Amino acid sequence: MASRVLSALSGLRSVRAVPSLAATMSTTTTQELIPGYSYDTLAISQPSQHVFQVNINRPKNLNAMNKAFWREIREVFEQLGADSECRAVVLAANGRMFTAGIDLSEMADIGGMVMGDDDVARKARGVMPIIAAYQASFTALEKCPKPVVAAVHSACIGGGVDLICAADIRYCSDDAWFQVKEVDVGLAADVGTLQRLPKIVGNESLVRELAFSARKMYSAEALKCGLVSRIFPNYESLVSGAVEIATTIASKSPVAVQTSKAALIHARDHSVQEGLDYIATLNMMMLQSEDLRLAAMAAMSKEKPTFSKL
Ligand SMILES: CCC/C=C/C=C/C(=O)SCCNC(=O)CCNC(=O)[C@H](O)C(C)(C)COP(=O)(O)OP(=O)(O)OC[C@H]1O[C@@H](n2cnc3c(N)ncnc32)[C@H](O)[C@@H]1OP(=O)(O)O
Repeated sequence: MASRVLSALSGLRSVRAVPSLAATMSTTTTQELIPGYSYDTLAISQPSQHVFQVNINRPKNLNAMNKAFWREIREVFEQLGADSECRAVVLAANGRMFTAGIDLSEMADIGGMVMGDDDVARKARGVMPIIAAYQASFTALEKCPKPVVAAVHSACIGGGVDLICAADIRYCSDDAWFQVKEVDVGLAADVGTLQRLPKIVGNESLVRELAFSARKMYSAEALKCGLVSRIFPNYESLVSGAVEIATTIASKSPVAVQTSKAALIHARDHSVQEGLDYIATLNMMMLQSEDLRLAAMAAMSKEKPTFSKL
């Protein structure tokens, strides 16, 4: 059973995502899709130079996270991580909500993992890599060397919170709400919320309240607690604000930005001294890059630097 679910997660074919007008409703910006980025559940566009936009694209299902999505979100962030044309990523969603969380119509498959005659140890051994595969789907955002800006509108439920916790920057629209809903479907959230959210908001009491009760948290509270750093009045201003900061990031030295991301993630998980040692080791190499010279010269001459691809 375990191998069947794993192969279902990894074996689905991609087809090019073309958002239909009726399906995407008003919360869809014009997206010219990028050759080589063909996904079934995601629409990929390039809104500005070196900035790629990944939109969750199952609007009829409120962007519920089906098996293809879990596979593709990992693939796209691995692809973007390796694409030297990409320097920053905006993660948004088509349709009336950011995401309704895991696709409940596929929850039976998760229950099915523990059916059968094997004893508990053998079933558990089979389930472990499946959970790890789900976790890797969102850790891919963190492992992607390029900064990821999540732009959340309306509902961000269950797996949606896990997903955006792995982003670097989170913005939302005024109508956004967040719900750590896993307890309502009989689960302890196991794909990142319980590990990353406490470090994002720095408030264990609040995180436990949200995780144990599954209560909704609205945009104003999300801003106050630090889950998001900006609120925009509507979807259009949200996406354009996310693209704007991503464009600013993409104009900087990719060596400096990507080393900063690696250092910040490392610092979150290590002591100050370990973090200092880590950045010193990275900068032993990175300070030798031509970006340093180019950026310094541009600062002196007040000109815009052009950095080589990384
Ligand atoms: C190892 C696994 C790790 C991952 C764990 C993740 C866990 C989670 O994500 S827990 C959270 C699961 N999600 C939910 O419980 C949300 C369920 N949905 C709702 O509560 C409501 O649909 C919602 C409040 C989001 C919207 O309500 P509204 O009245 O505006 O719309 P609906 O008529 O209910 O829905 C419209 C169509 O979307 C389908 N849909 C909604 N949510 C899901 C979902 N999570 N999975 C699959 N499909 C979903 C809904 O059935 C409607 O479809 P249709 O009837 O065909 O129009």
